[in-house]
Amino acid sequence: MLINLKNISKSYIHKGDNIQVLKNINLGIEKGEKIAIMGNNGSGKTTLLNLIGTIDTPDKGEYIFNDKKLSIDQPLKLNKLRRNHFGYIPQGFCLIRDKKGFYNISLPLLFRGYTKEVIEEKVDEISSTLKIKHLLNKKPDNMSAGERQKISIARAMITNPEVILADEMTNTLDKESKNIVLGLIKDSRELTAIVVTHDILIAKKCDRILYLDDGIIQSS
Ligand SMILES: Nc1ncnc2c1ncn2[C@@H]1O[C@H](COP(=O)(O)OP(=O)(O)OP(=O)(O)O)[C@@H](O)[C@H]1O
Repeated sequence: MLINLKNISKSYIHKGDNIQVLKNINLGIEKGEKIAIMGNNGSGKTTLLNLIGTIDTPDKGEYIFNDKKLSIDQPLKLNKLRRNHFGYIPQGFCLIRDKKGFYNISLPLLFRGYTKEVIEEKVDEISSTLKIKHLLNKKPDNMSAGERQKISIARAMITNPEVILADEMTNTLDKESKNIVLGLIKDSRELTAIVVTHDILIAKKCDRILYLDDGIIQSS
């Protein structure tokens, strides 16, 4: 099993109240599995995705990745894991506004110290696949929401990650772009994908659908 969450709980303090967002989550995900997470607004989907991606840490429980228990109190180790294994497509894209598409997409490779030539080659490859070459010289403010979404997807995919975590990545995409992105995910047998979505058609293309209801997984 690649990802194994055991009795994971998470709460936030809001205006003095303790809001329990995830309640004793037990979840195992095999390498190569494609999982959809569905549920009402506020049911905890993004929180769960962030915990899996180690962007956030649980209050309670164990996270075992590739048979190793994660030390959630060691941020540097978590950073390394995140950088080496995960590609994250966040809700709201999180692009650098004053940098062009090319720079935004190449950022994870710059962090890894790749050469200019390799970066150019990889950006060219992913932008051809996603049909976004015309966006490489544009800044995010001059792009549509769907175009920004595709830059964010390219940035997450460019490292060829082991796990892709996607938070409503298709809601701004046209039909053709949705099919390209889903094809990219489905065609890779090795890639583990966890996709938060409100779109049942997207969810049905995954191997398994998890329904979150008020912080509890109802079915898997
Ligand atoms: N940093 C935070 N501080 C306080 N409360 C938070 C924080 N992040 C999330 N929450 C609360 O946790 C609950 C779950 O939020 P989450 O974003 O995980 O839901 P979601 O299922 O992804 O919702 P949506 O479908 O609207 O994206 C919500 O009630 C939200 O207000």
